[in-house]
Amino acid sequence: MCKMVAAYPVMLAIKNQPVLVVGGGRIAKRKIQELLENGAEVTVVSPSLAEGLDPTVFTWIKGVFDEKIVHGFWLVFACTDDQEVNQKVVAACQKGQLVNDTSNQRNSNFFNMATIKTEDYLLGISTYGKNPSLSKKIKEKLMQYLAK
Ligand SMILES: C[C@@]1(CC(=O)O)c2cc3[nH]c(cc4nc(cc5[nH]c(cc(n2)[C@H]1CCC(=O)O)[C@@](C)(CC(=O)O)[C@@H]5CCC(=O)O)C(CC(=O)O)=C4CCC(=O)O)c(CCC(=O)O)c3CC(=O)O
Ligand SMILES: NC(=O)C1=CN([C@@H]2O[C@H](COP(=O)(O)OP(=O)(O)OC[C@H]3O[C@@H](n4cnc5c(N)ncnc54)[C@H](O)[C@@H]3O)[C@@H](O)[C@H]2O)C=CC1
Repeated sequence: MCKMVAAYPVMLAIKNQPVLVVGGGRIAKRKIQELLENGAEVTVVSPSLAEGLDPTVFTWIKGVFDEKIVHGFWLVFACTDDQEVNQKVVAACQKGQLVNDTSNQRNSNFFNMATIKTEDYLLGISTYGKNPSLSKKIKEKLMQYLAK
């Protein structure tokens, strides 16, 4: 095996699949929008929603996280601004559930990539969770290059 970080890249067929997002702030909004664009069935549990989030296009459970909520969801995103709550979300997940703690990559069993999407191809950029800003920078450079 080569000396790379162990990570196996995949594309998930997310359409109509149940996804839970815990928290309704800035980062949750980014995740929710991309999930909805790809046809996921999104449930959000949060006492509040960031401006621009429309609770008529997803299920909004208005309130704080309770561990019983995670049952039945394929993907779970912990996006609150409280690390302890995010840790509880991860702990509540069972084997087979994919969970991303957006505040602590070491706590996650999958990460998002920065992506460039066109009708014909998708490019994904990852730093193995080590440097998200670098992913964003590389993406911007590639976009400039591809626009030439
Ligand atoms: C592990 C991962 C989990 C995940 O979210 O999936 C994760 C985790 C964390 N991000 C943090 C910070 C920032 N992340 C961004 C931006 C992006 N982050 C994304 C992905 C990922 N971020 C996954 C690994 C990606 C990889 O491997 O490279 C992108 C690529 C895609 C997306 O979010 O969908 C998206 C660019 C989207 C685009 O432009 O296309 C910015 C800049 C900005 O927001 O403008 C900042 C602020 C600057 C900074 O601090 O660097 C922190 C510290 C939080 C804190 O301590 O406050 C953590 C927590 C930790 O590192 O443990
Ligand atoms: N993955 C990524 O790309 C990035 C992740 N982060 C991390 O993401 C986390 C969230 O950041 P923001 O969205 O900017 O915060 P924010 O303050 O905008 O949103 C936090 C949300 O969590 C909700 N919340 C708080 N306690 C809750 C509970 N017990 N149950 C349910 N919802 C609860 C709040 O109501 C709010 O909607 C931070 O921990 C930060 O470290 C920050 C930057 C980038």
